[in-house]
Amino acid sequence: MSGAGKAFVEARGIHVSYDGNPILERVHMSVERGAFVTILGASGCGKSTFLRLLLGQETPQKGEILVDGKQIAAEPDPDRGVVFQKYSVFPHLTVWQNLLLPAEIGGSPFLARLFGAARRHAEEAAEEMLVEIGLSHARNRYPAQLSGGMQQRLAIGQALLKKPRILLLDEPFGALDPGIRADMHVLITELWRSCGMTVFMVTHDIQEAFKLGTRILVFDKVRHDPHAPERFGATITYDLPLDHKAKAAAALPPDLLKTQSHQGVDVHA
Ligand SMILES: Nc1ncnc2c1ncn2[C@@H]1O[C@H](COP(=O)(O)OP(=O)(O)OP(=O)(O)O)[C@@H](O)[C@H]1O
Repeated sequence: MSGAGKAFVEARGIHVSYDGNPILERVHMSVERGAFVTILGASGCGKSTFLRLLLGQETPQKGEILVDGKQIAAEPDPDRGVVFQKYSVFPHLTVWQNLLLPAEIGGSPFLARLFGAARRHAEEAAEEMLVEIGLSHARNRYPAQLSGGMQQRLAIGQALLKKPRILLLDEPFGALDPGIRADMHVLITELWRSCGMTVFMVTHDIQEAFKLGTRILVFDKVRHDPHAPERFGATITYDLPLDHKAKAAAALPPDLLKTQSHQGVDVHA
């Protein structure tokens, strides 16, 4: 398994089954702090399941996930932020209220209200984020009054306000037009660089995976039973550091793109 630098997020011998069907098996991964890891794989091979493990939303039947050498808590915590493909902001709150909410819930779990200096700090942070995600002009609008790209920018801003050390993105740009997607690539790259987070992003778009990632993980099955397709789970079959992107591209087997497009992966490369 490749991966230079000290391990920050590690998966050790992960196995996950649902209803007796293995989904992930023997998954090992060691990722350095500050990496931007893009995750590819055929539809249904367990990519979102893997993100849920990193989030602490699910626990594996076997193996463990470590962050900074410690086993992660069996529940989501502010260390880890998440953005899904479907807009995950609160529809009944304005842009501004959505951005204030993480601080309000974090600082006052029961009332979700902040007062005095704590409120001022939260407002300053929200104001900065509003500018960074380019939504200052839309601060009083509700999510339903925003475009898809704007809603996704809001979801990313909301996740980042909690200052997570690890950001998990599950096809965050999958539903966006190519032009807006390109804008989102610029935004997420800038935020990743300025916040120093470690990012894990699931995508079906190989070009996007190469463009954004410093590391690509490919999930696939290495064992197949033609009579029982559910018999084996997927594992990480390629782990490509992209410090030298051309080299990594050359390391991809020529049939990878073909295999993936056959299995339902959108190939825009
Ligand atoms: N809670 C659950 N209970 C039972 N089966 C589940 C559960 N969650 C996921 N699965 C199954 O596990 C498999 C992997 O699902 P997962 O969503 O992780 O795949 P994926 O690679 O992210 O797929 P896609 O690319 O289509 O989003 C699928 O067959 C799915 O039906």
